[in-house]
Amino acid sequence: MKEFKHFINGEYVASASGKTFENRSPVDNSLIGQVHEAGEAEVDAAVRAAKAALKGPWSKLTQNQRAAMLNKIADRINERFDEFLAAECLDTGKPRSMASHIDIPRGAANFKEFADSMNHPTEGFRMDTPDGKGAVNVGHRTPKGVIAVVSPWNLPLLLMTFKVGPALACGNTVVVKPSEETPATATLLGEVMNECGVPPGVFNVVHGFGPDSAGAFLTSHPLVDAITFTGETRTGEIIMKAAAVGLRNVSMECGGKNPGLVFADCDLEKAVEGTMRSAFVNCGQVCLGTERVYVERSIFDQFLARMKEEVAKLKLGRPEDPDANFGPLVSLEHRDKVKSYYDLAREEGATVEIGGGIPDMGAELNDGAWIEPTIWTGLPEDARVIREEIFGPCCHIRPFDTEEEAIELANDTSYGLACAIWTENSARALRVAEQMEVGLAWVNSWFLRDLRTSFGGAKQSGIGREGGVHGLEFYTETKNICIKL
Ligand SMILES: NC(=O)C1=CN([C@@H]2O[C@H](COP(=O)(O)OP(=O)(O)OC[C@H]3O[C@@H](n4cnc5c(N)ncnc54)[C@H](O)[C@@H]3O)[C@@H](O)[C@H]2O)C=CC1
Ligand SMILES: O=C(O)/C=C/C=C(\O)C(=O)O
Repeated sequence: MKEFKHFINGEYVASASGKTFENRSPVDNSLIGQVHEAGEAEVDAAVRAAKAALKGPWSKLTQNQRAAMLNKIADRINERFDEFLAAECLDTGKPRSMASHIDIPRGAANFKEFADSMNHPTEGFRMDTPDGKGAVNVGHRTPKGVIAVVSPWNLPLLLMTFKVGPALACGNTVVVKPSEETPATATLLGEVMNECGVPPGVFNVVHGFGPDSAGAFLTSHPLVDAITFTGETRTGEIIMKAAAVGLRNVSMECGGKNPGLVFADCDLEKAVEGTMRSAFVNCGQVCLGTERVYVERSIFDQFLARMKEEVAKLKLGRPEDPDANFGPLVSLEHRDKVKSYYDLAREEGATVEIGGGIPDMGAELNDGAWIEPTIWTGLPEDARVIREEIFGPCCHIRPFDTEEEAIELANDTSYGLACAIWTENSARALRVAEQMEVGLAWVNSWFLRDLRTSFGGAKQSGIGREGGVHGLEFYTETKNICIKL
């Protein structure tokens, strides 16, 4: 039986209250271990350790020394690849084949890439003054301070390190609150930090839930200087309210109801392959995933038929099954939520093209959070299934007649995270991409990520951009020093 403790000031500590909660496998609902739930005392200890570390040996490191340390962390994750992989797959149930290509390598890359790209550029402006002697302005960047990292369960290591990597590269210290569903890889990362000589207090982890628990205690702690969050939009709103006290900065990467636009001039097989991944990889639990697909009428039937063929080939199975490419949802609670949308789709008048239920996985797995990959057609655009983020392996496919109609349908949502456009006409691709109300537009691809690019959403999908130098704005404070000559 595993025991997941907090990682505070370089040490693993239990909760003083003795309070723990269960961590269960979504594959078969077996007990993985007990997780310590942080109270205000543990969160306070973690934040104070992070605050103190800002003035310790960490602050004396040069940019190059810090970058070297981050590179070492990346190398160490890769050396301990199998342990991270096992931990991530145990918590999430996702196929090893997926986590070994996406989650763990990206977890390491998030340290390596940002180690080198977050060099603080100094801006300079010379100005005239009435006495003719002039002045020089120097924009000087300093770390923002203690960063609270509140992260979700769908890509636990990847999404947490996408924040921790640049935060540390800029010289901040962090307190991470991983999702209660997936405590393992954040806990393991504490060991790596110690092995790499990261000073105590620079990286801290507190476990627990959101409201009245670790998440709320952390985001309302007065010594936290900024909060970076990935998760549901409603949770983002609550965290923003907490951040308003003391005027702390927030970076929010929230939900999506992302469209795919498939034009008749696309390469059909590429469009099918990409849409399949965007709707079904990670059991549909990707904020960038496509839940609404709009297809030009002349290829609608052909596209739908090919999608159904591919869905029928998905192989459900345990993470370690080399043939499996489709795992369970993260929890029974989330399965209930997704299943409720499957039922709602029928009530709202959908045609269930494939899937729509809970599969029979056999006696060993039937207690797990399994759900069928599902395609619907025939829903009106005001159906809740079309408007609300489901975060499961499902999509609705609908025909369109003109480019203008496709753009209008795609943009008719309160979210604005991502879209995927499938066309071989590059003028059309750019024209459509420019009109999409999103932070990320992919053309003939999906989830193709260059960490130097901006990442974030428009409308209710988020606030701010991270990635590349964009993170500098969030993770540093700029001070203008004006020197009169
Ligand atoms: N990447 C994304 O956009 C994600 C979206 N979701 C969406 O959110 C839905 C619910 O999933 P949850 O894990 O419950 O997402 P959530 O937004 O509730 O949780 C994300 C993180 O925020 C924390 N949290 C929750 N309430 C908090 C509060 N009041 N103060 C501080 N921290 C708080 C959680 O403990 C977790 O670490 C999913 O069904 C899905 O639709 C979930 C995970 C990732
Ligand atoms: O590549 C990234 O940095 C992030 C990818 C996915 C998400 O943000 C998500 O699913 O939440």
